[in-house]
Amino acid sequence: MGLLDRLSAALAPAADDDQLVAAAPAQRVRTILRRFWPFARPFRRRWLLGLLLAAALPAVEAVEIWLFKSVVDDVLVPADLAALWPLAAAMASLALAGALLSFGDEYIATWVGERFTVAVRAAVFDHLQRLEPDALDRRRHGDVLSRLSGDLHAIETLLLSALAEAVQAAARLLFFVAALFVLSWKLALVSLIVVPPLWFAARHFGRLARRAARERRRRSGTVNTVLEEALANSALVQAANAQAHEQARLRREAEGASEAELAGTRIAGLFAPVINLIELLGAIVIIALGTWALSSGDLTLGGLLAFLAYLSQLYRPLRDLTRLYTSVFEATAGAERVMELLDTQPRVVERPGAHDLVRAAGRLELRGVHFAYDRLALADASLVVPPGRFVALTGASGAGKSTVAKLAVRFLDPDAGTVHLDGHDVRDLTLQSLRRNVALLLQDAPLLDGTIADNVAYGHSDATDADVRRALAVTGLDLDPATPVGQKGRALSGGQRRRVAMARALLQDAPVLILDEPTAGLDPDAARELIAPLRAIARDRATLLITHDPVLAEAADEVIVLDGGRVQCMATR
Ligand SMILES: Nc1ncnc2c1ncn2[C@@H]1O[C@H](COP(=O)(O)OP(=O)(O)OP(=O)(O)O)[C@@H](O)[C@H]1O
Repeated sequence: MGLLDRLSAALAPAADDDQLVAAAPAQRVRTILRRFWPFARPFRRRWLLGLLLAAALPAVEAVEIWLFKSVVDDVLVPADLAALWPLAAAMASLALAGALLSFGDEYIATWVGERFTVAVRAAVFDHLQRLEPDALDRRRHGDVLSRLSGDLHAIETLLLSALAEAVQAAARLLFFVAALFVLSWKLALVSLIVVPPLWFAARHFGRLARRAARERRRRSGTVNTVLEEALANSALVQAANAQAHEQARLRREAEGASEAELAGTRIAGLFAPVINLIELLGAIVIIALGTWALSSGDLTLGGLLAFLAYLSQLYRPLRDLTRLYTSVFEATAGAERVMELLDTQPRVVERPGAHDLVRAAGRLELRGVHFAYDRLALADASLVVPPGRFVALTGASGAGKSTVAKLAVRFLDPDAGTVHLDGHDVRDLTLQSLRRNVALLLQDAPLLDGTIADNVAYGHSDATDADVRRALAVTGLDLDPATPVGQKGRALSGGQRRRVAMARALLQDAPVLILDEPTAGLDPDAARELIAPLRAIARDRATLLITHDPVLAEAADEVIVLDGGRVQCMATR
């Protein structure tokens, strides 16, 4: 193994055998810029102004150094105090101009950066909301949150601050190199000897820095994943006495994240002195040659001092490269993770020109439907729920009942066969109109943190207090609508939660209603108590009741039995 390879191995972040969150595919910086440019485009004028201000700052600095040369040659060397005043006035004006420029540059960059972040975050969130619930459930939510926060922030840094720094470095290079050539073109040429070693060092460290940055971003996702999973399932964790296990998982991931952070610091920490050393060697050569130029009268003392000042300022962007590298690679790694989210294509999409069905009569039909996840869920399933009928769908666990519900509201599309609403293939309807006409009461009746009234009116912002009370009265819930339900409705009992969800379905007033296991997890008495409100909300609509419970199925007009994804029998009363 060569010295460089051994150095690279020592600096690299530690390997992670158990990747809780996989790394996103690597992307070229150009691809990333092209992908995110549309979000910055609306602010391009301000952004350009910010870049101009950033580029103007080195011009001010170049003049400041030139004035310093005049102070040495015209004030200090001849000891002429009178010559100082005009120079002092010019220096003060320049300092003021510099302060204004750097304030303007910083403020505009932040302004554009904040707006850019809002736009990207909104677009990613919009995209995520188009993904079917199953696709979202396959992702670790903690990692998704970390992509929407830290990773987005890193891209903002790339597009804005890092670019401003790069423009400033380029402007500084231009102005200062020009000044060097004006002062002494021979010395200016000699000072270029540092370029090849600097370039080599930057390339090598850059590659290492990029790898460390990708690992850092990925690790931030794994830490959030462990936190989110443990907090969201705190009851399970405590009931299973698994606190120590979760603590160990968090510690392992947090240590992995800090190790990745340290790897980044090791690389940046070693890069900075290497750059300083190369610069120092360059400066020593220049001082030696400059002394000779001074003695031969080619350069004044002020000229030599100014030359060295320009040179050290010129090296500044190179020193800043460490920071620039870190932010560029951090951003690239963040952008890769955000792009991976944006590239996840929804499987359920609305057809162009889809029909907006205002109000269906309410006939739901499955015709020869096949559907498989990674295993078969439905095979040649056909069934009809006519308007006004109350149909129960029963069958053993895993028979495919919930899959029927997901197909009816297009959380999934069939692999073969069709689902129809009022004779329309549901794929020909807009998603909005389909879900307006088919209300789905989910199995665990999830609620959002807020009051009972907030939950009943969720999705129906025009509902009045009276509407909410009426809907709650039908379900027989005897709690004040202003009662808070807690996170996920956990401050209510299972039966109360289901009544709130029923009231919401009632308010939606859809012609088709699908109830997925409305009594699951309730004791027999609580389940029985729900039969009357269920019948009340099923009245005058096509209702598909998915249930294991034979007593509940008894209440239906018709019972369909599913077995292993196939319709086994239908019984009509
Ligand atoms: N998101 C998923 N990914 C992979 N397989 C799934 C998924 N959801 C369901 N399945 C599988 O598809 C089959 C049908 O599941 P489905 O949820 O429709 O059954 P079910 O009859 O509603 O069961 P239960 O009564 O237990 O809720 C099962 O074998 C299940 O394991």
